[in-house]
Amino acid sequence: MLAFCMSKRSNSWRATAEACMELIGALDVPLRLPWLVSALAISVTVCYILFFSRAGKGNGKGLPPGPRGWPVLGNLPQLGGKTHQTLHELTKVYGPVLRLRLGSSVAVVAGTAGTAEQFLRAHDAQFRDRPPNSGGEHMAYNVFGPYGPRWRAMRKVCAVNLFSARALDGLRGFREREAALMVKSLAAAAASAAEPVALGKAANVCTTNALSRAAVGRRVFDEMGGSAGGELKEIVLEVIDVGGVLNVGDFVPALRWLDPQGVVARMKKLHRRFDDMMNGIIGERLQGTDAAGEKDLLGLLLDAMMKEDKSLSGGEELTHTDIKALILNLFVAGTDTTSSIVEWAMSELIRHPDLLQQAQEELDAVVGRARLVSESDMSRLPFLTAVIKETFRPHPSTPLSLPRMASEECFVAGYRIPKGTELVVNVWGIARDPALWPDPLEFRPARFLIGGSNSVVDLKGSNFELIPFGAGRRICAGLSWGLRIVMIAVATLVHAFDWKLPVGQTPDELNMEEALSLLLLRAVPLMVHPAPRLLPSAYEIA
Ligand code: HEM
Repeated sequence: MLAFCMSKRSNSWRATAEACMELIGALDVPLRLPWLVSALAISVTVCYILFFSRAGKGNGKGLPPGPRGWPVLGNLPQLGGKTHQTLHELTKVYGPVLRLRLGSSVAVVAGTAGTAEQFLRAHDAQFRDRPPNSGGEHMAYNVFGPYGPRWRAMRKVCAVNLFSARALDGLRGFREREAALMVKSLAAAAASAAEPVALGKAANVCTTNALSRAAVGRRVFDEMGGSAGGELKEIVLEVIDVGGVLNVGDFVPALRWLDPQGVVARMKKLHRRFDDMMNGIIGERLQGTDAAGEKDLLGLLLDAMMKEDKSLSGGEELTHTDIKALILNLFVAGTDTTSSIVEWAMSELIRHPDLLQQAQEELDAVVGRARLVSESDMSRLPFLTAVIKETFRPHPSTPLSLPRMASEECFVAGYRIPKGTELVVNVWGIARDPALWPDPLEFRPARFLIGGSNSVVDLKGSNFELIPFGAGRRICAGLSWGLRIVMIAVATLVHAFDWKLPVGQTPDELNMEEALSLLLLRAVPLMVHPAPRLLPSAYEIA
């Protein structure tokens, strides 16, 4: 998911390499003439030599060191499906700033908290752009790519209307309602079925619906994950899916015109469908025939646009296209990122029954057993807050953050970083540095409690040892929404149910492998049996 609007592509380089290899294989050139074989061999050798003179340890040009790569593809084939893990290992070999060639692009990887801070704080102004990519261009209206007035207007619109403390409080009902509906469907499943439920799916229904109601006043799914939003659901799911596909043409420009995977065609088609659908929704809203409430983002922005009120958008004029662009980008960036964290948090708690019990005891003491937890309880749940922080540490939704690009040449950590170089920050690797995190592989929420080893660390981009939302001027625009929806979803699940694994599985053997994916998803979905633990009246949800 996520991806194109903000170019998540760097996270799945292996897919690019594999696609290139397949393409090369598919060409099936009949090499019958010996001279042709010789010519090919000589060309490859020359390319290889030329390439080696530009990469590797001793580049002699003040550039960071890095592993040697292949002609044309560069280091793409070496990165593996779990790129963050490979880069973590490479950082141990080449040091905290590492240089890679990815097809025709050059990237540097910041592998430690210190270097991340240098790039994202000291040199934030030079790394305020994101590299161009086909998703942004053909599908996501290119608003969260280049730094400039349009980007500023979009950030301002989000910050004021959706993510300010006041707006978040105003939209609290949507989040709590979706959490309650998740409880309702899980309680129904617990009463009726011997089958375990897929908890990540339930969490995704909750986070997607909450965002969708806040953005366009409609739900995407019904409680059981079926379609409530008809075309909206179809399009949102397709948008998320296409966002996860890596386009070879982004790395190997010579292949761009071929569109070998058909991704660009899919993006263009989907863009038209989304655009048409949004035009329909906007039309209904303007004619007053839409049943949705006034308080959603769409209503606010249309109102501002009609009144030519530029205060919501930092003085920039708002257009229909801006509104559609913003909504599409929010869906892409704010759904799977949040539900994946909920699934990892619940996996860790189920794997550590003592921690689950501690969190439940805290919730019982603050909330009791007669009602569901609400957002107003959160400030009195320090242990649960620590569980959430500790989940973001080993399981950040975007393990390599989102790429940035140097807008001018600069010098970082003593290395020359040429203009146009892409920046990748290994958030996942940094949060496992034993110098910063005692026993980094242990899931230990207490490290964030008063007196714990990392008690002062928060998630908001000022402590570079933990930056799951990035840092600097391009820090995640939806951070505050993301934290609130994750907190209410996890608190509700922990409070409302006891959790059992399917017969034959034990907590200490729970599979915690990561999938080969753009986002840090579980390789195996978490399947569990919920057992209600509150008074029956707490589950009476209309
Ligand atoms: C757990 C949840 C989330 C995580 C871990 C996450 C992570 C990130 C990261 C790492 C970045 C790049 C930051 C950088 O370059 O320094 C980002 C950007 C962004 N995120 Fe999130 N995100 C989450 C949820 C959300 C939500 C809920 C929304 C909106 C509803 C959202 C909207 C965005 C947008 C629009 C950007 C692009 C910002 C820009 O380029 O200026 N994110 N996110």
